[in-house]
Amino acid sequence: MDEATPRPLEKIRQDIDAIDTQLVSLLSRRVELAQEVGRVKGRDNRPYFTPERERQIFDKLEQTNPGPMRAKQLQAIFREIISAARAAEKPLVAAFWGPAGTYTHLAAIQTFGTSTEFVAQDGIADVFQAIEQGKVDYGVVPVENALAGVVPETLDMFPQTNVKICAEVYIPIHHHLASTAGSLDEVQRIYAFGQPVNQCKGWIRSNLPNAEIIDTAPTARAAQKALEDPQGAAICNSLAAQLVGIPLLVEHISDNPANRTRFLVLGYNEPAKTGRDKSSVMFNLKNKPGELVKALSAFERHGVNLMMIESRPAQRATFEYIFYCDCAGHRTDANLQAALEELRENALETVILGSYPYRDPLDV
Ligand SMILES: C=C(O[C@@H]1C=C(C(=O)O)C=C[C@H]1O)C(=O)O
Repeated sequence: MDEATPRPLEKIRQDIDAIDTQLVSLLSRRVELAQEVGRVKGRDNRPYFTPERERQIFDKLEQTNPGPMRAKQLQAIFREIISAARAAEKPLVAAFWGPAGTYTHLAAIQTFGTSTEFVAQDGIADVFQAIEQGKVDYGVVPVENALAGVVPETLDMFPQTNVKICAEVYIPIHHHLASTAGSLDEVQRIYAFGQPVNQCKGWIRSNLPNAEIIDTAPTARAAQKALEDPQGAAICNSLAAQLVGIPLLVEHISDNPANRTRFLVLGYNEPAKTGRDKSSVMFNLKNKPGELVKALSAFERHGVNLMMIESRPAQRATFEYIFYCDCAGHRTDANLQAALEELRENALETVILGSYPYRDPLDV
């Protein structure tokens, strides 16, 4: 078709209408098939949310996308199609660290799509408990920020519960200054907590050096406080500002625009191997020289790439530590199995927190 001479509008729109009719009938058929999958899962007692299968679908979309739609646009559409299909199989409930509008809420929507029932929890510990008590099917919590490091509240919950990790998701962190004030000169107070303040400290120093910082967590609550204070401002994301109904006075105030946070999806699934997986492990050691080196050399000996290691006090005030590590591979991979077996021989206790599809931190 000659691009310079398009057909009459009515004709083109007739074609679009015909495609929409086909799309609706194909989508309905797709949801029916998901319901059939759901009956198999119900019979065999298998999980309804299968991130490994979703990853296969997204990989295929990327390979077969003929354009002109961008990969991200196609992904967003399919995230919602899958969300609707999953809800038709079985309505799922996911908890997140609330209130509505937190980055964790964004991560939950990104993972499950909007055809999911979300319940806000007051704290990270509440998310773990809601899962353990069977009040929700899944939960979403932050685990590490690219600039500020780990979220200790999350790691510290693993020894206290038996909740497992079934997926990870990265969310870009775009901080804005939300305020009802007409200009920056009017802002006397900033409502925000440690991490966002840290991530915007260069901007605050240059633009609001005299503002008082009032520790308010999480960001969605800070937005609410700022709404109630005509001389106040909050550091928050655009979803929180939109939900609270507060305007953005200055957009994008993060010192590093590439900042992002990794979130964990918690539940009791054990996703099958995809070939590009990650596993999280927690262990503790005898307090003797060389124990950590010995423990970690198991990974090296079996060619397992260690992606993250973090230690946390073992909540007993005895200066003993629990180590958390993320490594490449699935718990069923032979080399990871061998490394974990060796780790078990050296460690006092070793717990696999989960194997789940690996996500590229830069692909957000
Ligand atoms: C249909 C399934 O269940 C859910 C829905 C999916 C879909 O709509 O394609 C994919 C994975 C699951 O989260 C499945 O596991 O195949």
